[in-house]
Amino acid sequence: MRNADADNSITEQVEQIISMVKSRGDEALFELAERFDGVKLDQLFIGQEEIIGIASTIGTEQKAAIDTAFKNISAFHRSQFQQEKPVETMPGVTCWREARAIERVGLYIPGGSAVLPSTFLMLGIPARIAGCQDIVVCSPPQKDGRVNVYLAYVAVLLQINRIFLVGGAQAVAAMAYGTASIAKTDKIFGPGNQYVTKAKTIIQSSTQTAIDMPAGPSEVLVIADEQANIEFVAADLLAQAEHGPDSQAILVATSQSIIDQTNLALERQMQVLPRSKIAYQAIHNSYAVLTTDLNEAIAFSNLYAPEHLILATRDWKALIPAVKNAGSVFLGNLTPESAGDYASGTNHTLPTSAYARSFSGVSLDSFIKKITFQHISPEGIQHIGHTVEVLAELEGLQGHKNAMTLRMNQEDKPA
Ligand SMILES: NC(=O)c1ccc[n+]([C@@H]2O[C@H](COP(=O)([O-])OP(=O)(O)OC[C@H]3O[C@@H](n4cnc5c(N)ncnc54)[C@H](O)[C@@H]3O)[C@@H](O)[C@H]2O)c1
Ligand SMILES: N[C@H](CO)Cc1c[nH]c[nH+]1
Ligand SMILES: [Zn+2]
Repeated sequence: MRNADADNSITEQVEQIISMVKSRGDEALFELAERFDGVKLDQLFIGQEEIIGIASTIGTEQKAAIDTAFKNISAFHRSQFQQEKPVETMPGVTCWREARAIERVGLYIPGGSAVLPSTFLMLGIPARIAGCQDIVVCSPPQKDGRVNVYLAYVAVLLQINRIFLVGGAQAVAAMAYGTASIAKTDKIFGPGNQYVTKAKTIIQSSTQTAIDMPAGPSEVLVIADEQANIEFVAADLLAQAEHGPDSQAILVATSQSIIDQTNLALERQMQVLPRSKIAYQAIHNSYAVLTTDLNEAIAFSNLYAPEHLILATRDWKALIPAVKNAGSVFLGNLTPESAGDYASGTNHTLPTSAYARSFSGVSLDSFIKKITFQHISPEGIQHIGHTVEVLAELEGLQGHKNAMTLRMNQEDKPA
């Protein structure tokens, strides 16, 4: 149902970029910035002093909006901390898990068709809350070889004092393999175009660096019934369509009249949209689906597994339990998807191309791993010992059995 990842020539191109970065490091990054971003860079990053200087020019209203988003996203992600209690599975046998931050993470902030400081918030906030030690940030350079004022301001809020001016597949390769300037990372996060997404999937299978998920071109699926506000529905479809010509904006409606009215509203609203050319292409690559009822609509949505699902329906509450596959869900007429893109608190880095069937969006969990611990007391060894001996025996692994038997037979058992 998606046209995203079918292109072999992209795979070939991305493989070439990755191998250039792997073999020639920084030198390749300078060359690729010139080739793909049209910028001859003097240096590959901007440092703390310059970041602070650029950030200081931010307007009052923009600063207040970013501050509010920062506060809401921080509150929601902080709430995701979960302390698990130790469990005594048998008397004297105690097991528990502890969370540890992933030490070195790489954040990719898209900047091709639009610079996305909101993505910097969405990735940087959970990375900071988790306590990641080294945070590498890459974003395509502006034409003047610097970074956008809003990215600089977010860097100040996150106390990140270096932004690498590297975009596309080359940024992913640099964060996976490391170069003289860019440290190798353990996990790479962030959305991007098809080059970025392809590079992430390649490095995931060929290096020890993990990725958050394939987060490609934006998608929205709106389920609308007679209760839907048609102007809002059209606006929500266009909001995602304006990301890029490869975005998907799908309408699933319970009557033909909703589809016809939405098409008229789309034409009307598109006329005054500055990015109408991009939105037009995306809308024309998308489609509407007519269903007999809401059950059929939800069934279609679950199959499609959209990045964003909007329930513009009368009884949206009743539909919640039926939602099986979606990145993030927006409920009722007054909840636009843009709220989640920017400021309500949820993360906007979400699985696309049907990956919502098996992946979650970015959250605090994405930046931590959980380590299991266990302790067995003298009482515990008597309780669990024989079970382990028998299981080892039935698998024919005598060494495993011995490791338990020795302890069971020890006279003086330390705690
Ligand atoms: N799924 C999500 O959570 C999510 C969130 C935000 C944005 N997005 C999506 O991210 C995407 C951002 O894409 P973008 O293009 O604006 O920015 P981007 O930063 O992802 O890509 C720009 C880079 O692509 C590289 N590039 C451009 N043309 C190339 C070519 N021909 N060959 C090789 N490399 C090339 C360049 O290096 C450039 O720096 C959009 O599709 C948007 O919908 C998704
Ligand atoms: N809708 C995008 C995720 O698909 C996120 C975003 C950033 N800025 C605006 N929107
Ligand atoms: Zn968006």
